[in-house]
Amino acid sequence: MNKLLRNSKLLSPRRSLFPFPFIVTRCHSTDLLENSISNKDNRLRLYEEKYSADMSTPFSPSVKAAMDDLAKQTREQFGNAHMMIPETQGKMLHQLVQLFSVSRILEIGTFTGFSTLAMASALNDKNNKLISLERDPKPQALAKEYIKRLGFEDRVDLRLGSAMESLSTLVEEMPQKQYDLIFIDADKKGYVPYYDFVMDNKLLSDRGIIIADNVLFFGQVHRIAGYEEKSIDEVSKNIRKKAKYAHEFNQHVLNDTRVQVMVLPLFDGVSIITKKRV
Ligand SMILES: C[S@@+](CC[C@H](N)C(=O)[O-])C[C@H]1O[C@@H](n2cnc3c(N)ncnc32)[C@H](O)[C@@H]1O
Repeated sequence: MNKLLRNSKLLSPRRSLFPFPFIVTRCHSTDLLENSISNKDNRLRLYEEKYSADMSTPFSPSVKAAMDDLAKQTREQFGNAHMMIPETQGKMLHQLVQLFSVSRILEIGTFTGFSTLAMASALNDKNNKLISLERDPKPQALAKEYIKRLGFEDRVDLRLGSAMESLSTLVEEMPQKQYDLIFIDADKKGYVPYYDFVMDNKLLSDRGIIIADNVLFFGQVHRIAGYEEKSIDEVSKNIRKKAKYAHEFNQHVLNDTRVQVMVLPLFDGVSIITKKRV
């Protein structure tokens, strides 16, 4: 293993889920299984991912330092730190916020705020806002700490509680408000209800985008859909269940004539959904 990787903050020797001791884990779910989408021919893409992160324009020094610290704290304090999006995905979200001149963001699934910081750091007007929903107070407290550290308190509104309830509250509080970027990254079972709520309540602005994460959950969703003969018995029931929810979500969106969707085999699978324009 090269020195760069060994020292990488993306990689941690603490929670290796692989049978061999020298393999390190990164902070994302796709590291879990030999049959993850990011692994063709049993080849892990950790090196490519680290390389891609290093070859992508860095976050500003203060944001990068905060995100590195946050990722480290998350790995130290949370057994499920793999839920954080990878750094390159954070850069993608950051760039999309800039590209689409996003001024209002709705995030469903804050966790410790890694993706929150990635997106909030791209908002460039004091009136721009990111609202992020989380039901668990512990990771939310860590997110709050880092939002404060970066002075983002005015632009980020963290809401605690079940996402569905928070969504209803948001509509009651601000009935006309729309969002230019909606990032869905919470419980997989909730994806269809969150998506329906967003669409039915017209929360997405006309030129807005919905980004849904983990739509190829652990490389198992296409198998649930029957695209590969290899058995999925080797993965846990929990992963299978979530892969099934992800497949149901993907079908649901594809069949929704109001939108167009692109499912990208990047990271753990990312869907980009926009309103149909023709
Ligand atoms: C995959 S993590 C989010 C990761 C985060 N976007 C990041 O990149 O660091 C999913 C989060 O959604 C939260 N969550 C799950 N079900 C929820 C629900 N029904 N309401 C609100 N939050 C929920 C979990 O507690 C967890 O923190």
